[in-house]
Amino acid sequence: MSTAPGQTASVRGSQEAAASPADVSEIGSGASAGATYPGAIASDAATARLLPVADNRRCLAWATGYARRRPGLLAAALGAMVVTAAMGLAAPLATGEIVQALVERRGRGAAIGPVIRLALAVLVGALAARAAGRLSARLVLPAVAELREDVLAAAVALPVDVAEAGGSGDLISRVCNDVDQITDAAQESLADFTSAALAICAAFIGLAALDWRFLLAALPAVPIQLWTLRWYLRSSRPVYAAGRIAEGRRTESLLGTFAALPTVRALRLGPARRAAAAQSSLDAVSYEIQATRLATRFYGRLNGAELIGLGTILATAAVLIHDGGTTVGAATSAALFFVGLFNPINTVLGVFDDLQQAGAGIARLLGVRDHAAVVVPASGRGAAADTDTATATADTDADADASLVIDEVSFRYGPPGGPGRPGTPEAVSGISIDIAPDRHVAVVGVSGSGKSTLAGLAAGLYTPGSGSVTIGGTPVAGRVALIAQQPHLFAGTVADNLRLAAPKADDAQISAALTATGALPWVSALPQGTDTLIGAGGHPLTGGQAQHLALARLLLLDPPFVILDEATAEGGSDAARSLDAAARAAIRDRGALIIAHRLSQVVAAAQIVVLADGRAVERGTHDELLAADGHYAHLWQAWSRHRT
Ligand SMILES: Nc1ncnc2c1ncn2[C@@H]1O[C@H](COP(=O)(O)OP(=O)(O)OP(=O)(O)O)[C@@H](O)[C@H]1O
Repeated sequence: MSTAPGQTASVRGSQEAAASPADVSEIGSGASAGATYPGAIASDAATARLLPVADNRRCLAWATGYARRRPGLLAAALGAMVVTAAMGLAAPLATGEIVQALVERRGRGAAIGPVIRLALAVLVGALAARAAGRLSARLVLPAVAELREDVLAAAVALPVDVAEAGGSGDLISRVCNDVDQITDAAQESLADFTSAALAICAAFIGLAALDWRFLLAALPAVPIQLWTLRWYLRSSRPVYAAGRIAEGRRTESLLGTFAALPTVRALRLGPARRAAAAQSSLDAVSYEIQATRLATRFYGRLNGAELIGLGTILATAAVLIHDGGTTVGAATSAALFFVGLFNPINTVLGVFDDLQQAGAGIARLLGVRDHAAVVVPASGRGAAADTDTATATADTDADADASLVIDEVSFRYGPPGGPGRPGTPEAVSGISIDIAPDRHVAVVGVSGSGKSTLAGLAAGLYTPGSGSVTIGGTPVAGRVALIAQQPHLFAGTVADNLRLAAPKADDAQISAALTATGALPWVSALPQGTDTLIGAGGHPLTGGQAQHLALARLLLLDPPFVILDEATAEGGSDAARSLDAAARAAIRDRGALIIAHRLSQVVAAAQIVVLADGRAVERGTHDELLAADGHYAHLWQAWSRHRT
C-alpha cells in the first residue's frame, strides 16, 4: 500500500537535532571566534570545534521574517494549494454518486452530471496545482539564494581560524550540501507537504460531511501514524546528525588530500590518505545504511496503520448500510476518501524528513551568517574585495587618520576562541605595534619567531587570544590587505584576477597598476596579454610573477593598510630587485607592516621590531638597532655575510 513518495534514505542529519538540552551550550564569549549571541548553539563535545548552528527559534524568525516581506506571494501560493486540495475531493464524491446511481438503477443519464463536475474539478485542480508549484518556487527559491549569498559573504569575512575551525570540510559541506538540500526541499518537498496537509484536511472534512461515523472510523489509524512519526523522528535524528558530521569529515579528508597533492606524492602518503578516505567514506555509508533501515521500518508501520483504518471504515460502512444509516454510494465515497488519504499522509510523513533535514541545513547556514555578524565588525562584512587571503575595503572618513594599533596581542594555535591546545606555546606573546597612516614598520626575526602569525593577526585573519588589533578603535577585519607568501591566482584571465580587487577598473587602470609594479613588460609578452588565462590549468607563472600580480591587485584595491608577509622573498636577484621596487610602489602612501627575510627591505622602515620566540625583543630604526649591537645587529651581520 504505502510507498515512499520522494523519499530517499540518505543520511543528511542535523547537528541541531542532535543537540540535547544537556549538551547545548553557548559558544564562548567576547567579540572573537567564541562570541556569544542569542540563537547560537554548539551541538556536542565532538562538534565543539565546528562552526555554530542556529537554534529553532532563530530559524523560525528568519523564515517568518522572509515570508512577511512577501505577503501577496504567500497568500497566492496558499490559495492555489487550498483550491488544489478542495478539487481533490471531487473524484471520490463523483464516484460515490455514480455507484449510487447504478445501485438505484437510475440509468446512464444519471452519471452525466457527476462526470461533468469531475472533469471540471480535474481541470481546475490541475491549473491550481500548476500555479501552486510556480508560486511556491517564486516564494522560496529566492530565500535560499539570499541565504547562500549571505553565508558566502560571511564565510569570506570570517577570520580564517574561525571559518576553518572544523576544517574547511564543515564550511564546504554547509555551502554545498546544505544549500542543495534546502533547494531540493524548497523546490518540491515544501509545496508537496503543504498541498498534502491541505488534502488531508479536505479528506477529513469530506468524511465528516458524508457521515460523522465515517470520521470516527478513520481515527484509529491516526494515533498509530503519530506514534510511528514520533518513533521515526526520535530514532532518525541522531543517525542523521552523526551522518552529516561523517559527511563533513569525508569531504575534509578528500579535500585535504587534493590540497596537499605535492606533499602526498613527495612523502608517498597515497596509501595512508586512501585508507583515511576509505574509512571516512565507510563511516558515512554506515549511517546511510542505518537511515535506510529506519525508513523501511517507518513505511512498514504506516502500511499497518492504513490497513487498520481502511478495515474500520469498511466495517462501519457495512454496519451502516445494513441498518439503512447510509447509502452504498456514500460508503464508496467514504472508502475512497480514506484510500485517497494514503498518498498525502505518506507525502506529509515522508517529506517531513526532507523538511527536517532542510531545517537543519538552514540552521547551519544561519549559524555561519549570525556568527560572522558577531565576530566580524560591520565594516568587514559584505564588501570582500580580495587580494590574496586577507580582505580590505576602501578607507572611510572616520578611519582616514586612524592608526593600525596592535595592542598587547597574544595568540596560540588551537581551537578558535579557546585557550589553545594544552601545552602549545604562544606563537605570539604580548606584542604591541602602532602603525600610523603612511608609516612603514618592519618585523624581522629568525624562522619560527612568529612573524607570519603576527601578519595574520594584523590582517584580521586570526583572532587574538588576548589583546586587540584595531583601526580607529574598531576591529580591522576588512580594512587591511595581506600579501601572503604564496599569492593565490584564481582560474581566469590576468585582467579577471586584477579586477577581483576592483571590479569596475577599466583597461587603463589595469595597465597603470601593472606599470606601477613593473609587471607590464612580461604581462604584455604573454600569449594574449592581460586576456591570457592563468591559475589552475592556465598559462604557468613563476612565483615572482604571481607576486607581481598580487601587488598590482593591491594597488587596484587601494587599502589604507597593507601587510607584506615576505611578499618579495621569492625570485632570483634581478627578479628580487624588481619585486622590491614593486613592493615599494605598492606600499607608497599607505601604512604598512613589512615582514621580510631580506633585510635590505627593512632598512628604510620607520621602525623595525625584532621578534624572538613570539616576543618583541628589540625595536628602533636600522641605525639605532645596529648601534645597540643586539639581536638585529647579529641578524644584519649574518645576512650581510650571506649576501656577499
Ligand atoms: N598552523 C600552525 N599550527 C600550529 N603551530 C603553528 C602553526 N603555524 C605556525 N606555528 C608555530 O608558531 C610559531 C610561529 O610560527 P610563524 O610561522 O609565525 O613564524 P615565522 O617567524 O613566520 O617563521 P618563518 O619565517 O619560517 O615563516 C612556530 O613555533 C610555528 O611552529
